[in-house]
Amino acid sequence: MRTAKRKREGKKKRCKEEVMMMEREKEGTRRNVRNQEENMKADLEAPLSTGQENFAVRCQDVCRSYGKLKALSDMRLAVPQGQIYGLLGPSGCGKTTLLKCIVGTLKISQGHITVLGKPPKFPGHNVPGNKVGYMPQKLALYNEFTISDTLTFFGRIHGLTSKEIQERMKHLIGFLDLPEKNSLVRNLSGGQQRRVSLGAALLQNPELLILDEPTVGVDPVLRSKIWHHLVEIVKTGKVSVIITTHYIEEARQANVVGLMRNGQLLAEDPPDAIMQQHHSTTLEHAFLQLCETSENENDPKQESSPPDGTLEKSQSFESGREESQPILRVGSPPAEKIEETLKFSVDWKVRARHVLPKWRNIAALIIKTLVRMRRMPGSLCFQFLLPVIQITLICLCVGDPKGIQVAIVNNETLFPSVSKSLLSFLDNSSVKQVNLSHKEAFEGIYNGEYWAVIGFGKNFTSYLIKRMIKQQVSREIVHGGSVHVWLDETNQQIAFMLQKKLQEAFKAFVDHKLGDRAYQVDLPIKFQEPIYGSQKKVFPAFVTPGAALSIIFYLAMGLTTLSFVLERKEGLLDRCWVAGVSSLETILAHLFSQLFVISVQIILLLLMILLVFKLPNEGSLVLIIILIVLQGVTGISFGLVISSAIDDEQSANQAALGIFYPNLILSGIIWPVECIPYPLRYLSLVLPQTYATEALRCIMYRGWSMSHMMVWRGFLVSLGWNTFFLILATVIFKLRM
Ligand SMILES: Nc1ncnc2c1ncn2[C@@H]1O[C@H](COP(=O)(O)OP(=O)(O)OP(=O)(O)O)[C@@H](O)[C@H]1O
Repeated sequence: MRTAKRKREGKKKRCKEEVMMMEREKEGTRRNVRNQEENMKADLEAPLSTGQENFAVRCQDVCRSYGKLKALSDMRLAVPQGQIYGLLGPSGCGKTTLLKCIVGTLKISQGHITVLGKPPKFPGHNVPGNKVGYMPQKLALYNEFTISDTLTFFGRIHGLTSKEIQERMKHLIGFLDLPEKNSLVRNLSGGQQRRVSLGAALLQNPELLILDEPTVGVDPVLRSKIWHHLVEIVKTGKVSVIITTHYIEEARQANVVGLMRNGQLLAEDPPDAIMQQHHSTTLEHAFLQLCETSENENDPKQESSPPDGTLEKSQSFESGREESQPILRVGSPPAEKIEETLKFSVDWKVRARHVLPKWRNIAALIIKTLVRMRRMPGSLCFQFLLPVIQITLICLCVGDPKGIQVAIVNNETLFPSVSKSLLSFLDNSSVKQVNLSHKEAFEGIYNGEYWAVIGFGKNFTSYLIKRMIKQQVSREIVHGGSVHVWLDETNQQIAFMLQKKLQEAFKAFVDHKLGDRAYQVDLPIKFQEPIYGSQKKVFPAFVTPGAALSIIFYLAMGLTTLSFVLERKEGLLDRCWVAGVSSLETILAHLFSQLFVISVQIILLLLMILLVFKLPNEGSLVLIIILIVLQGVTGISFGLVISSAIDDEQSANQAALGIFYPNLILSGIIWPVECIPYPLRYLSLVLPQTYATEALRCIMYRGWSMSHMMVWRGFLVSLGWNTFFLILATVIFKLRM
């Protein structure tokens, strides 16, 4: 009881002190803001307000949620210019989220942030850009790169010259005690990799360094060296540092520490002041006390029933104080006052320059992709060869069945017999004849050993001759003079082929036996020469155009999805964006490098289709290439949609697989669209590959040009899907930021 009373009294005392201090601070800050307002009146359009010049970063009432989870709530923070700000807090309290909001890779749902005087992403401000050096918590390094590649890549994005990059690289390798510059990142130890990551953040001597746990996995000697370096660089007064760490004690070297908990700032003060306030000898202890205090404040039991009424004042302070206002505060004036100072204007030229892609960044990203491709020859071969392997397999494996076992039941004893002669005209490569008794043949077909039983009656030859020469014959003669065929129709292609081969064999037999008089037994239906297409390779010719389009589409989609999902998961996209690369530049660079891959794929594909397998092409090769490229680009933009909506590669793979099979069937690639029942046919017709496949078939086999609706419709639909996917990806991406 006595301890509880003592605790309550201690708490009351602290609260009173805090109230007085807050009042003093508020008075001070009011004065500051009045001064700022006066200064601002002088030049409302000035890039920096007087008050803000003293702060590298200001966050006011910042809120950010992930769904229902509030990661930051009414967060206020002020990082003084030219100082080290240690951001401390338990795991999951929102430190990384806050840093991402500061560097502009996450949008805030409420509040204001200024970084080096302007909001993040302000046109022409270079935040994100070379004013900020960001070391994310994840490694965010390309494993296939060497140390030199890594620093050169970020150097190029920051616009450093080769000489500057080499000089900085030499310095950083020495300072961070890194191995030889040609060492591959994937072969480095965890600590070495973190140091490379730190090196990339320090590379361009940024004005603001944001380091998310840079000392994790780093040995104590190097840790103290890193802190020493940070202390040295801020001495110039031009560089400010925000650093998060789990090693609370090392943050004593910071000028100011901010203690975070549950998305709010509990305190923001110089480390010594915090320790003094809490009569602690360690920062860790002071932090624990702060957490306890904050827990008690949030605990309804503790707040209820003041025993003597003396707590009323402090309670009214608690309720009057904004929820996340630090218990101890320095510096930052109230939000509503600062809001007024955040008025910036920007020239339209600067705005346009900000939106337009920079070729320097695109070139750096393309070089990065090419270097990675060179370092992964297996993956490159896979990308180049997979389409050609698939199309080769289609051309080889799709077509007439071969070596089909057929049971022959020939009851004719006559020699020479017409039945034997007729069977000799049956295509031997497609049909393998096995002579059997009636019983064996039917047992075999029921057991699945044969695809058909072909039977000849005892008097087949005489009945057939009678049937041919007599004008009127009995039903028995027609029956006895016919070839009887029992088919296993479970495989439609084989059944079709057997029917066709038997008809061809009969025609060849009649031609052979009757010569010029063969026309007398012709069917009254005459199939003339086809207008388009040929009798040869009918099925491969049907499947190949759609297959080529879908292979290019899916590979482009898969590679794009995988690349973006992995890069985002590993923090590489964020890192590049903080370095100043825009999402448009990332997409354009990916498009250009992917176009290179698609071009090689198309060349190999067409060589195989047209020269090796000799599929007919009556139309323009240029149109064929443009249509396939368009489908590749549609695949890329669809990949962007998937990667903008999905965060992990497993779900992305599932999405891609889930779409693949329905699309293959519904797009009329392996089976005609005309077989699709009607409500579903409408869906089929709007899919990206249905009209494109039809257009490619029309170009290749009918020799049609863009003047035909069936051709230009394929191009138009591909372009339409492209635009739709790009807009959709941008919208999803913006919504999820
Ligand atoms: N992309 C996300 N989607 C949903 N929730 C998220 C996401 N990123 C972070 N969170 C949640 O937001 C909260 C704050 O996360 P954050 O990564 O900012 O914490 P942190 O203080 O940096 O933690 P640590 O020190 O462990 O890195 C956590 O509860 C986390 O689970």
